Amino acid sequence: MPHAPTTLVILGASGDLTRRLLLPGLGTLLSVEPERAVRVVGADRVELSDEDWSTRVGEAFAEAELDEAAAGPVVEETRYVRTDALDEGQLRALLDQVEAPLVLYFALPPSVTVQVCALLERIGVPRGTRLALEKPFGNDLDTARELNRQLLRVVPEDDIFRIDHFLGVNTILNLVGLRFANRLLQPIWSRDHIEKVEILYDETLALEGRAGYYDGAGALMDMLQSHLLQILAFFAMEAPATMDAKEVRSLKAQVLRAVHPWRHDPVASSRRARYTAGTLEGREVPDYAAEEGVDPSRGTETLAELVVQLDNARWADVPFVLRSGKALGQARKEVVVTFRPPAHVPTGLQDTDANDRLVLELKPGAVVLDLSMNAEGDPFVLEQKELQAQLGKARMLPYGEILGAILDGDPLLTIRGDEAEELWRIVEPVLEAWRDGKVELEEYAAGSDGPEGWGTVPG
Ligand SMILES: NC(=O)C1=CN([C@@H]2O[C@H](COP(=O)(O)OP(=O)(O)OC[C@H]3O[C@@H](n4cnc5c(N)ncnc54)[C@H](OP(=O)(O)O)[C@@H]3O)[C@@H](O)[C@H]2O)C=CC1
Ligand SMILES: O=C1O[C@H](COP(=O)(O)O)[C@@H](O)[C@H](O)[C@H]1O
Repeated sequence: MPHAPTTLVILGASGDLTRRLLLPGLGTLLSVEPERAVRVVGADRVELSDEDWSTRVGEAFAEAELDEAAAGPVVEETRYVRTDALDEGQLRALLDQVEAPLVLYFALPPSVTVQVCALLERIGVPRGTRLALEKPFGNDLDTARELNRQLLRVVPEDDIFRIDHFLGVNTILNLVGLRFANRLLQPIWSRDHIEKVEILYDETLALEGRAGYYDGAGALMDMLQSHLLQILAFFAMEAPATMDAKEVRSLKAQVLRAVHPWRHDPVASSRRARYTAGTLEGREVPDYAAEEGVDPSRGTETLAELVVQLDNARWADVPFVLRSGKALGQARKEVVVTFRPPAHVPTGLQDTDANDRLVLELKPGAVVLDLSMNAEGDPFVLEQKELQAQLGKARMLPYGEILGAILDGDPLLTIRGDEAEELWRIVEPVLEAWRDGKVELEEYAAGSDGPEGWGTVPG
């Protein structure tokens, strides 16, 4: 059965997200599911002809290697409507000329999104309209709550899709299969067997011209408060009975409610740093503070670490180290699970003294298990051996998975309102401590491994 045609209205159609992620994502969705009936309408305040716009859509689809047969009808039918989304008359006119059912995708600066939502409260939207929003969802707990209330005055919660593209990443979704679809890991997934969990997303990318957004956010808000806590939620949640959105999102929210800075001490549990000039992959990277658009007095961090604890029976006293940063010498995007030592190693075997570890490499995808065993040479001397599985290429880009779910009206791969609030609740004490200057802003040279001594769990 073909899906009913849906109109995807992209507000902010001329922006970076639309060009680099959204349209190529849609292209990969259509290449896997060419029978999908979707009309695309671009809206932005810049003057563009229908032809210019359809060329952009066509180029993005070509980038996604979508074949002509699937791309053609969407590219031919797509339209562009010049719209200042903050002008009530123009917004009304846009909504009047697009055919329901609608997905309104806010690819706008977040402050503009909030104002457009206020207009939509007055204008109203056709019944069944879905709203797709990009992070950040508010700037703090209060504004996140206010945004949630405002959105609910426009559409019901099930029609609000708060995007976190990590939820469309196959290696992250693999956490669910890895944990719950075999007999091996599920019984040992708790404080009884796991000593420490590290969720790391070190990037070699530097600022890449994104000062306008990034300098107001920093690594903690950009990555930890959103993506890394979502990974944590999948890692630590209880077993879902089904992959139904209500079930999975409730279990994720339950975990997030238990998360707090380690020992409830936001100062000792967090670290922040900013990169200085350095050489990275053969190119010179300027000092972050000297980049165009950066206000050095803001003290924005480009590397953040936060150790959290989960106040529940399964995870009590297990430190979860979350770290992400930019301009690091080596990309390291992985979840590292360190197991407790065995209760007893037979006397007569020479132990390795190394803990067993499970490493989930997120990009490219792999699962690596470091296990102590009798390996080669002297059979009484134990060694660590690596068991490894490479995960195949994803069938589509993360934005393709997410758009597919939104077009189906399935909120599984998006964030529920209460989750969005919890994410802010967790980091707020840390942000406050940083604002009050209680945690030093350290420095590291671009291309280095970051400052010394990170990754240790405070006593
Ligand atoms: N870019 C990225 O890699 C990612 C972005 N995001 C999120 O996506 C959203 C968009 O970001 P991004 O694409 O980078 O931002 P951009 O500034 O590149 O794009 C926003 C677009 O919205 C347009 N716009 C601004 N005001 C209005 C208005 N009143 N009416 C109509 N159009 C308007 C802008 O036009 P003009 O240029 O004239 O201002 C611009 O074309 C943000 O929430 C961001 O956090 C999330 C993940 C990744
Ligand atoms: O949302 C964001 O994510 C990217 C990292 O995700 P990836 O899928 O591109 O690896 C990060 O670089 C960016 O700063 C952040 O806004």
